[in-house]
Formats: sequence, C-alpha cells, structure tokens
Amino acid sequence: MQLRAENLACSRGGRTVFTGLSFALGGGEALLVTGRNGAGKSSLLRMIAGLVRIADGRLSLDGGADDASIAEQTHYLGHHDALKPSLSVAENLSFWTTFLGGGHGGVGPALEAVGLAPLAGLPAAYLSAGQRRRLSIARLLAAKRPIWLLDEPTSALDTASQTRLAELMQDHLAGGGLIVAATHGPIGLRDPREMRLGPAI
Ligand SMILES: Nc1ncnc2c1ncn2[C@@H]1O[C@H](COP(=O)(O)OP(=O)(O)OP(=O)(O)O)[C@@H](O)[C@H]1O
Repeated sequence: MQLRAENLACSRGGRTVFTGLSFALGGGEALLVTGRNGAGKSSLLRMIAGLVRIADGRLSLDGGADDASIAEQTHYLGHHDALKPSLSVAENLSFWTTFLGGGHGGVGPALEAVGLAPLAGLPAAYLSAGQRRRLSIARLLAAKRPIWLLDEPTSALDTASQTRLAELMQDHLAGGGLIVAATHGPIGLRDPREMRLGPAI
C-alpha cells in the first residue's frame, strides 16, 4: 500500500497555507509532520481525511480497497474527542465502532488496550482529559483502518499512556499500516520520517 501526495496545495479562508507539497508513504511507514503554529499540519491531515478541500495537486492510494475512498480508509484523531458526555465509555466506543464500520467484538479488547476497561460503564462526562484521549485512541483499534492520521496524539497523555500509544502505533506499523502524525515533538516512534512545513504566515 502506498499513499502518495503530489504537489498538494491548501487554501483556508481564502489564504494559501502551503503549495507544492509531495510525499509517498508506504505500508509500515510513519511520517511526522512538523512546523510552526499555523504552518498547515492539521490542514494536511484533514485534507487526507477528506475534511478539507484539495486546492491543487493530487492525493492517491495504491493497494487499498478499490470500493472505498481514501477518507474511508483513514482514522482521523483530531483535537476534539467527539464523545457524547451522557453515554458511557463503552457506549461511546460502540457508537463510533458502528459508525466507522467495525465489528462489536472489538470494543472490549480496544478498551483493554487503552486501559479503560474498568471505566467501561462510566459516563464519558466524568473522564479526565487523558482518559478522554485514550477513549478516542480506542476507536483506532476497534475499527480497523490502514491509515492513521494523528493530530498531536500525545496531548493530555501521561508518560505511561504515551508509552502505550507508542506500542499501539508500532503494532499498527508492524501490521502494514501507515501513520501520518502532526506533532511539535517526538511521539515515541522508532525511526519515523519527517516532513517540515514552511513558516506560518
Ligand atoms: N476553518 C478555517 N478557516 C480559515 N482559516 C483557517 C481555518 N482553519 C485553519 N485556518 C488557517 O489555516 C492555517 C493553518 O492552520 P492549521 O491548523 O492547519 O495549522 P497547524 O500547523 O496545525 O498549527 P498548530 O501547530 O497551531 O496546530 C492557519 O493560518 C489557520 O489560521
């Protein structure tokens, strides 16, 4: 599998954020997207997720599912946790697993993997910031998708949770998955590639 960006350009609110951006990322590879505030890191991730329009250039995926768009083959972990506060931890994950097309057998193991199984029945409203983040990460595990788009994935995570996330990311890569992560610092991946976006306007 290969995700290829050719001469991508991004425009937000009528202003050019970046132009001429190209990369090719194969299965098992991780790309860290770095750069100053406003350089367009989140915009790039949202573009791959199909949430921001491609102003120019081309994005393609070789070796993926023929009957699914690139967006349908990605998980996007953004700044917002997208949890319903009145639903329990398990209900939130069940909702997202159904929405993302995963099987319900994955909910329990995914909660175990992020250490939230003991809180499965708790309303999401009572979760701490780091626990909310871990519940969002559980979505990546409960529904299998090959491309993980992670925006500052370690934010709010304590050291142990950052280590756990690094293990989960390495497992994903070992299984042939791809990761594109926007970050201001290391996120615990072994030998990731790096692409630095130019200065912000
Ligand atoms: N919905 C929007 N409408 C207009 N402009 C936007 C919108 N979203 C983002 N922008 C602008 O696009 C540019 C890139 O923003 P983006 O969030 O992609 O940057 P970033 O590199 O992820 O920044 P940070 O490191 O601060 O998270 C910024 O100048 C921002 O103000």
